[in-house]
Amino acid sequence: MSGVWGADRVRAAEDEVFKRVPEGALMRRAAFGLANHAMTMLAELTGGVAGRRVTLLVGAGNNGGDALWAGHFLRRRGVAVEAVLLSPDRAHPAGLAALRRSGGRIAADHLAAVRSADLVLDGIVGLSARGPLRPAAAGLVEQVEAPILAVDLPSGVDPDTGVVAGPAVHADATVTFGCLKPVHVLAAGHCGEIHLVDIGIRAELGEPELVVLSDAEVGARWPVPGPTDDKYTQGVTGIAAGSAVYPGAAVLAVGAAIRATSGMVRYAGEAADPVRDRWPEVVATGSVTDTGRVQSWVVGPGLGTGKAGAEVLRRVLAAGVPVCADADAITLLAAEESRWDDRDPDTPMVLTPHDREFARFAGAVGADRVAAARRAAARTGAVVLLKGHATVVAAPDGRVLVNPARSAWLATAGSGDVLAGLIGALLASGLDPLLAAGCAVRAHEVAGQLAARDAPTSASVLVEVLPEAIRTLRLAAGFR
Ligand SMILES: NC(=O)C1=CN([C@@H]2O[C@H](COP(=O)(O)OP(=O)(O)OC[C@H]3O[C@@H](n4cnc5c(N)ncnc54)[C@H](O)[C@@H]3O)[C@@H](O)[C@H]2O)[C@@H](O)CC1
Ligand SMILES: Nc1ncnc2c1ncn2[C@@H]1O[C@H](COP(=O)(O)OP(=O)(O)O)[C@@H](O)[C@H]1O
Ligand SMILES: [K+]
Repeated sequence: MSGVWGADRVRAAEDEVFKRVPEGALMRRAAFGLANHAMTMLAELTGGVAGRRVTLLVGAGNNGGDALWAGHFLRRRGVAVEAVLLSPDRAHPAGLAALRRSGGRIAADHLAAVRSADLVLDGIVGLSARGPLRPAAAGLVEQVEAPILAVDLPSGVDPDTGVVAGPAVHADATVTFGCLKPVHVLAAGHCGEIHLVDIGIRAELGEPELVVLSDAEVGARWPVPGPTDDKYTQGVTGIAAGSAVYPGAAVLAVGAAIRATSGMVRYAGEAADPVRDRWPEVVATGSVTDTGRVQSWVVGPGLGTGKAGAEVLRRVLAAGVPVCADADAITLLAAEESRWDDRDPDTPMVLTPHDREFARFAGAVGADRVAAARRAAARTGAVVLLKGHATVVAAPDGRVLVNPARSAWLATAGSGDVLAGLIGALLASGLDPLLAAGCAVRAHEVAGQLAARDAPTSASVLVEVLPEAIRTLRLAAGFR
């Protein structure tokens, strides 16, 4: 598990640590780690470091201070270092003095310094950044051809929301200090490879604000049968999805549930024939009332938003088992407030909206996706899984998981139906709903990578590779 802490919490922890460490110690620790990563990058890029040139982009605050101190450590190891001071009057005084002492130069010609660099350190802004890069910095960043190593975070990206509202640094790597911040998981694409340097603030940080589940943690939790299990004891998943018009959604969601766990899947709906044809192991019936007992329901994919769909939703909500409500089920809930009343408030529910579906029941997502998901979860009493490149999963009690996507291959039609089936299967197995949603998202993502292997893929292929994805996760957890 990786914890993630927002800017306010990091600052508060640093303030605590300042009380017991000498002035400037934290910054030197941070900068030393930063310089080490810069050395590694230089060596990898150019085959050696002697005579190589590093240019520092230095802003007005401590982020610039880190860059200046790192420049000092790099100078001591024989690297040529030039600093571009974007606010010369406000450059960190101690960092500037250290750089000068070790023979670093202050660039007179900013453009030439940027163009001649083998590596550029982005120390423009860090945790106190607000808004995109300002024009002078943006103009210089545009001219960079060398790889960029971001100090703490890529400048121009909002530290707490990951929002990129204008020009911003696109880093090849980021060295961050003390802990991961939301930007690293919500805008991972701007950060490149992320390295964490320990500066000794972990104890002061407290409980993380966001959590990223690792492959190993997901693999360790994935339900598999034990010696005393049979098909019923592992949990039976019910799928109420699909219609005469959209049978495919049912086929995909059922397939995902079948492949996710070993127990049993029941299907209820108008697509019983195509579902049975594709998945002979499913017990398929025409309606929710004819279906035998299940330990969870998935409702919504391809269901339709008319009267028939609304009736299916009503019956599923009244069934008293955990529910994953996706797609048309969300639209139906959003359309009539009274439909929420059919739900037993003590029964876990996972809602899986994309942004447009989210807007229908909880208002526009806005810039702060974590806050939006948290708000919706608290209001509905359900786990809210907000889909996207970074998927945010919020529980009503305030816990939040984030899954930063490693690729965008999942942006394909029907991929959400597969995710819903996965969540349903994990809910049926008895996993806590937040974890069921979080583990499903991770498996979905791994399946996306396996399915695509660098070429476009489709939802059907996702279903095919699910066992391989789960095997990958279990291998990461040490199961052979
Ligand atoms: N306090 C410490 O001793 C430590 C601080 N650390 C570093 O300090 C950073 C935070 O430093 P600060 O709080 O001084 O602030 P920053 O360096 O993030 O920002 C400094 C100033 O930049 C200006 N600014 C904000 N947004 C801007 C924009 N979009 N374009 C241009 N200028 C903008 C503001 O005037 C702001 O006060 C961290 O990210 C980390 O790199 C680390 O060295 C760890 C220890
Ligand atoms: N750009 C992207 N990068 C990574 N994942 C994405 C991206 N766009 C969508 N996804 C993922 O793909 C899935 C799409 O689900 P959804 O929008 O419900 O599609 P559908 O309705 O076609 O099944 C979600 O899991 C979402 O997180
Ligand atoms: K930065």
